[in-house]
Amino acid sequence: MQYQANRPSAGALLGTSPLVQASTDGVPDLQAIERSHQRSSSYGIMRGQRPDLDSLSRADLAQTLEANQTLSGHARPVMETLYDQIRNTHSMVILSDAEGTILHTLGDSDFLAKADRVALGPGGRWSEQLRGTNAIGTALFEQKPTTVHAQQHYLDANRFLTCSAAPIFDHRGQVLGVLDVSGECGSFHKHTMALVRMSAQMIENHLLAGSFPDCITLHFHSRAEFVGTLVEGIVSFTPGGRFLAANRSAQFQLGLTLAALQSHTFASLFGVPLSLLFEHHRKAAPGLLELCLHNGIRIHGRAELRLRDQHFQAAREAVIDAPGLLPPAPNTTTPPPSPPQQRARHQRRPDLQALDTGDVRMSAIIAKLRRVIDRDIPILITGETGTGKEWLAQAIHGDSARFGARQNRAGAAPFVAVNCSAIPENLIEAELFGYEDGAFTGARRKGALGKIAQAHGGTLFLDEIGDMPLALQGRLLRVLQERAVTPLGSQRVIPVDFALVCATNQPLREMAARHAFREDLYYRINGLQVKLPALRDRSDLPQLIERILEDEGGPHAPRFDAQAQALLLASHWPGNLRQLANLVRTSLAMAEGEEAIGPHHLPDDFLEEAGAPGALHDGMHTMHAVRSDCLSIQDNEWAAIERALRTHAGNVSAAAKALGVSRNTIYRRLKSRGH
Ligand SMILES: Nc1ncnc2c1ncn2[C@@H]1O[C@H](COP(=O)(O)OP(=O)(O)OP(=O)(O)O)[C@@H](O)[C@H]1O
Repeated sequence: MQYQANRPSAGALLGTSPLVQASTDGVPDLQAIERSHQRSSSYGIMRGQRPDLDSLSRADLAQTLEANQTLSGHARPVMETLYDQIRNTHSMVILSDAEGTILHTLGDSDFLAKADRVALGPGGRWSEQLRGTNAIGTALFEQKPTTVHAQQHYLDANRFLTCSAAPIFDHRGQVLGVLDVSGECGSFHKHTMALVRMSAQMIENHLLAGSFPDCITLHFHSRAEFVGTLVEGIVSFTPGGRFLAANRSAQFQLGLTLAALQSHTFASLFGVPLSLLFEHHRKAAPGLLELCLHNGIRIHGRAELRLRDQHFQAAREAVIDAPGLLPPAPNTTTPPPSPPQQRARHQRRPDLQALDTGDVRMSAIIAKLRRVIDRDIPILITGETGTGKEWLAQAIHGDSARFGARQNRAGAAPFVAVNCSAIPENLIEAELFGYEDGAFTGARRKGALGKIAQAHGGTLFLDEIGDMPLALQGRLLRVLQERAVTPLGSQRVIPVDFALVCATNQPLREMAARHAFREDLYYRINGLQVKLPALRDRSDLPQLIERILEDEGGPHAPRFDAQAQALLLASHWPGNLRQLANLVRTSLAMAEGEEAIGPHHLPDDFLEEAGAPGALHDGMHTMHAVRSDCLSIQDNEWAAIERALRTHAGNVSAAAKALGVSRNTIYRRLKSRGH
């Protein structure tokens, strides 16, 4: 290929690393060519024969284009960029489908005319069976990038060509098509293959990004400057943290094949809970996240959350937090990695010490918990929504000797959170107890390890335990008594050992009295009960605000000015810590670049909640007026919910978001008020 003297390198053109260039030369693989020649001969093709110039009919071509719309949509912009690099070099860029049928071409007009003589145009069929050795057909057969130069073509008629082709794979590892640059053989250039490979990779990355409408994606690399470039690793997970797909760079960096990755979760790959990504993503100005791979390599990453609204809350609350693996997928050849040795720097998994911010009630709770931790005493946490029950559960886990002991040997012990109200009733049994291969027909036929088994060696956190269906309460009780679990559809008994922490904001004892909750289970999970105080009753609000500001914005984050602080201190906080944390994050975002956070940076909902349009100007007065109101706490909470629902035209998701509470909380309140 006649590259211009000042033609930039392949790496420079595509913003990639020199490492990639070094590994991608265009030297033909002579053994592969030899194998292909033998196959061509076995197909009965004669070297001197006239090539089969039969292209697809117009109708068939239209149908083929239709069937390959997604591939074409992602490939065409990349083809244009690639063509810009090879323009005026008597060459063309070609996209074929997985059968070797040409879908699109872009090229220099003089060469396009020549190419047409051998049907190297849309509708032309270039499988090895029809054309003998050629870059498109042979790349498809070999499933790897292939250069076929001049005499290496099987048919004499094609020997005026030099062609470099790279297969394009989807996220399941299936070949979707081939990207190829073909030119006159005198124009051969060894960098062409590097360009083609990188362009194919770019198409694969675009395809991966568009494959799942509802997923969490981590873009990562061991060098921060490569995040966002073609060489970044891309790995996607379901909203619950199960592995979905990875590009080739991610497979390489993680050291795992696609088959091996199927049995992983975000937590098992990166050793930290998926909730870390949510927390990080919601920061006012999230930088790159730092994580550690199982092999000790530190990586930098950026999270992209593409979640359908209704999944967002459930995903945050029912995240698979276990670093444990799902059962291995068939054909898994690579052994699973050992858990990470180091944890992420930005990780904010709390410990009990961190939760002791000066409130007397909290200090007393923490002192009690320290006495029972790691003594096989189940802990029941109660408290209003958003008071930090899950955070406390994580802190208990963080402090437990199990955690420390395991961490020294093989990395962190699992913390498995199950939100009993977020999982549909018909799925909760399978989620908790697991199921055997063939226990179900349909999409999830392969067996899965239940959450209980995943928690082995760590902590099982059953959130909203009051919502567990009665029928399952008996099974759970048996597991707790027998310390063993039997997956659905199985005779196998799996011994389990975990610390149990449950949480609820429902009156379990009262429910047990009216047989809405099993009494024997109530006593089984209630080794020590602690009740988290509502935020409005805590005396450490200023310290909490300070902590969240630092957590979210770092030590130099702007602080609330006196007026804003007064508004915060006067609030009733119906959404408790969750609402406070959300408000701090939003205010930080609003005040970005400013020295202090003023009342005008506070969210409208919060000011409205204060109960008056004049809240902004006369906030303290209004808030105190509301505070001295004789409404009960529940009525205040209900009033806030009503207001938020009104403001958001009855949209429960939007109202929940504004209040910083879960949708379930709003639904529960609506139900309790007979709506
Ligand atoms: N001690 C804390 N310091 C700072 N922020 C906290 C603390 N505890 C909780 N939060 C914030 O509040 C949010 C809600 O906490 P958490 O999920 O633990 O509450 P919860 O009581 O379990 O709520 P629900 O009953 O709705 O499940 C957390 O995501 C975090 O942002």
